[in-house]
Amino acid sequence: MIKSNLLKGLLCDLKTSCVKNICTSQHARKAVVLDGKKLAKQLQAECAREVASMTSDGKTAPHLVLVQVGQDPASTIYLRNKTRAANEVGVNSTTHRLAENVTLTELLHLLQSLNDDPAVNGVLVQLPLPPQLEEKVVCNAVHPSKDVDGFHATNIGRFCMDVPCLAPCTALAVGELLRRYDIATFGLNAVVCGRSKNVGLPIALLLHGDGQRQHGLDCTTTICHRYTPPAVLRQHLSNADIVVTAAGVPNLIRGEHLKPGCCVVDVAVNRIKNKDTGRVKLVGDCHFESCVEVAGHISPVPGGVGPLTVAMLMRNTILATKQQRQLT
Ligand SMILES: Nc1nc2c(c(=O)[nH]1)N[C@@H](CN(C=O)c1ccc(C(=O)N[C@@H](CCC(=O)O)C(=O)O)cc1)CN2
Ligand SMILES: [Mg+2]
Repeated sequence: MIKSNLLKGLLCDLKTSCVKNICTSQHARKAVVLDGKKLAKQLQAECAREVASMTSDGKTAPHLVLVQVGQDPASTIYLRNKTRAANEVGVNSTTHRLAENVTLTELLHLLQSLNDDPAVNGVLVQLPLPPQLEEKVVCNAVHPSKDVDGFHATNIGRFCMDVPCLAPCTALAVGELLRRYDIATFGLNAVVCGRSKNVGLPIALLLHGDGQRQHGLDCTTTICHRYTPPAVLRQHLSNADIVVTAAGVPNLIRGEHLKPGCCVVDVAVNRIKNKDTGRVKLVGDCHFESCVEVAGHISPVPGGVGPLTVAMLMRNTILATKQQRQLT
């Protein structure tokens, strides 16, 4: 009797320690951090080689035109980064700076002249725009063949139909991150948080798209947005193998919401100002410290998707140039 109780006790201890070990090993293994900065450097180097081979026979380098309206400080930084990236890969770039109060007619006139100029291969208007300029009208005024942002309705429509096009850079960046880190997507559950026309929607289209026809990732994809009740969002998250978030809501997603081992791609860039020091900190939508304990892979903010979007812009500029040269 004593012996059997002892044995039971030992067995029980053994069971507990086994269970503990399993849990400990699961919790101890932190997610692999997806290094967008490093990947962007690789992609930039690939673009540089591509431009070098395009120009080796005396052809001119691609020419990208950037348009800034007003003086939003973040836009100024992003445009500077785009100009630097263009220099690095050998793409020529020109920036047009327009006054904050420019009229729609004036901006459309500039875009028309850039569309008509055969020496210009890519055009983008930095967003956000001041209120007198409707984003949709401006984005649709760039000719689809020069629309390196992939924001024109024709390009979005083609992307939606799994037809070759200039696709939105953020969606391309997410796809590249998943592909280069060899993250499985086929037939898996994906959740996208945020439904903006330029970011959330194209990412959902990419995840949902047909991999046999284009670069679709063949996921079962759910889009959650501001009117998704929190309990419903959590239900979807708990079942998601891939989570991509672009909601602009710090701490929207915490580790306890995630399916263990899932892949989290945080696209949001939220600026949080410390009240005491006045310092600004960049964070995504995920509470990184808790998510990194549960996920299998996670992209950081900063240093995740952001730098990759700029590299994808260079790739789109090269693609647009090649397509234009085949046509002419
Ligand atoms: N015409 C466009 N306007 C805007 C786009 C766009 O793709 N086309 N996207 C954003 C801004 N953006 C590019 O323009 C952009 C945002 C963030 C980053 C980035 O590298 N972020 C860093 C953090 C740097 C910082 O914000 O200080 C990171 O995440 O590591 C690149 C490009 C809106 N407008
Ligand atoms: Mg883990």
